[in-house]
Amino acid sequence: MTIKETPLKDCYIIEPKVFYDERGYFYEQFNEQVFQAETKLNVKFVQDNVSESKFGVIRGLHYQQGMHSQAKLVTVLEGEVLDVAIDLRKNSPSFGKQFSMILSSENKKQLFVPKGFAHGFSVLSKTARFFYKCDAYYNKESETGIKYNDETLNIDWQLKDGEIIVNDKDKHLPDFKSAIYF
Ligand SMILES: Cc1cn([C@H]2C[C@H](O)[C@@H](COP(=O)(O)OP(=O)(O)O[C@H]3O[C@H](C)C(=O)[C@H](O)[C@H]3O)O2)c(=O)[nH]c1=O
Repeated sequence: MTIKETPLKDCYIIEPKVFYDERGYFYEQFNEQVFQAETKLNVKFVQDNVSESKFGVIRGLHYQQGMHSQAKLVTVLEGEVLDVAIDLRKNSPSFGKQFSMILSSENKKQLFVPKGFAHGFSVLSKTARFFYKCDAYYNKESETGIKYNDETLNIDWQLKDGEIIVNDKDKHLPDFKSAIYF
C-alpha cells in the first residue's frame, strides 16, 4: 500500500496494492502490521461500520467528543462519494481546514481521519456502500457535529441544492463557530 499526506496534519490518503487477474481483483482492505509500519500510526481499530446511501445523501459532519473521539479509516466498497474531513484540533496547524476527495469502488482509495476531526460524505453515484474502521466504540451521548451547509466551511458537496438529502438530526447540527473543538 502507499501512503500520501494531505494538507491536514495526521490525515492520510492510503492506496492498497490491488492484484488484478483474469477473474477480477484482490486487495487487502486492512493489514494492521503493514498499516502501522507504513503510517507509523499506533492505531487499534475496534469497530467496523457499514452504511449504504442513495444518490444525493449527505451524512455528517459527525464526530464524538472528548475521550470518545474516533479515528476512522474510511473507504467505499460500491459507488462513489465525496469524503470530507475537518480538523477541529485547536492546536493543530490545520485547525479549521477541510480536505475532501473522491472515494470510490473504482479508485479503492482510503482516507485516514484522525481523532479530533469532523467527518462526512456526499453520495455522487446511484447508491454508495461506505465501510469504515473506528478506533473507539460508538458512544451516542458524546455524538455531535457541524451542519453540512455551514457558511464558514462553505463545503462544495458536488451536489445541486435540490438533490441533497439530509436527515433531520443532521439538519439541526451546530455551525462551525459554535462547534465543540478538541
Ligand atoms: C455511527 C453509529 C450509529 N449507530 C446507530 C445509531 C442510529 O440508530 C443508526 C444510524 O446512525 P447515524 O444516523 O448516526 O448514522 P450516520 O449518519 O451514518 O453516522 C455516521 O456518519 C458519519 C459519516 C460518520 O463519520 C460517523 O461515523 C457516523 O456518525 O445507527 C450505531 O449503532 N453505531 C454506530 O457506530
